[in-house]
Amino acid sequence: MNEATDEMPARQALHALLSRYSIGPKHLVAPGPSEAELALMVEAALRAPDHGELMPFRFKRVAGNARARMAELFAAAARAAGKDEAGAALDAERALRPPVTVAVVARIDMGHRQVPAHEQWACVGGALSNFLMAAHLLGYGGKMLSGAKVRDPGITAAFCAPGETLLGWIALGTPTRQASGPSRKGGVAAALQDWTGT
Ligand SMILES: Cc1cc2nc3c(=O)[nH]c(=O)nc-3n(C[C@H](O)[C@H](O)[C@H](O)COP(=O)(O)O)c2cc1C
Repeated sequence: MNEATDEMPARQALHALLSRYSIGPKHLVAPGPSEAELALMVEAALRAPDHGELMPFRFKRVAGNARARMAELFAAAARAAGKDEAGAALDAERALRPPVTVAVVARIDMGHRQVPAHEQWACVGGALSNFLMAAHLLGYGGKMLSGAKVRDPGITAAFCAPGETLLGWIALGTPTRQASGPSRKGGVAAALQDWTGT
C-alpha cells in the first residue's frame, strides 16, 4: 500500500475522492498493486449499485507470461487493422508498459425480464469507477483504455465468453507525477439542475 488510508476520516476520504484523475501508462511505474490490493479494488467495484445483483462485469488480471501473450495479440490486431511492423511493435509495447493491467469484461443479459441493459451498463460503469477510486485511495494511478482493438476478433475471443463485451483494460501503477487533471466539464452547475416539474 503506497499511502495507508485504513482509518481515513470521512472528510479526508471525500477530499481524496475529489482529487482522482486518470493517469496514463506513460506516467506509471512499478510497483503496481499487489494481489491483496487488487482484491480490495474488486471489493470496491462490487459495491457499485447492481439492480438484481447480476454482477454484469468481470475483471481479468493480466500477469506473468500472460502479458507477453497479450502483447502478441495486440500486435496481431494492429497488423489486422493494416498497421506496419513499427505500429504493431508500438501496440505490443502498450501491453507490456503498465506494471499491472486488468481487463474489464461486461456480461450484459440482454433478455433480463426486470433489469434492462442500460441499468446493467450503469452498474459496469459504477464498478469501474469504484475500482479506479480504490486504486487512487491506495496511492496508485490508473487509467481505463480501450481503442479499436477491443473489437478485434482475436482479442475478444481471448478475453470474452460468447455474449460478453470487452470494455478495455485498466492500466495501474505507481504514479510518477501528480495528475493535474482535465477540466471538470463545467462543474456542479453544469451537472446539477433543479427539476421544477414543468
Ligand atoms: C470504457 C472507457 C474506455 C476508454 N478508453 C480510452 C482510450 O482508449 N484512450 C484514452 O485516452 N482514454 C480512454 N478513456 C478515457 C480515460 O480513461 C479517462 O477517463 C479520460 O482520460 C478522462 O480522465 P479522468 O478520468 O481523469 O476524467 C476511456 C474511458 C472509458 C470509461
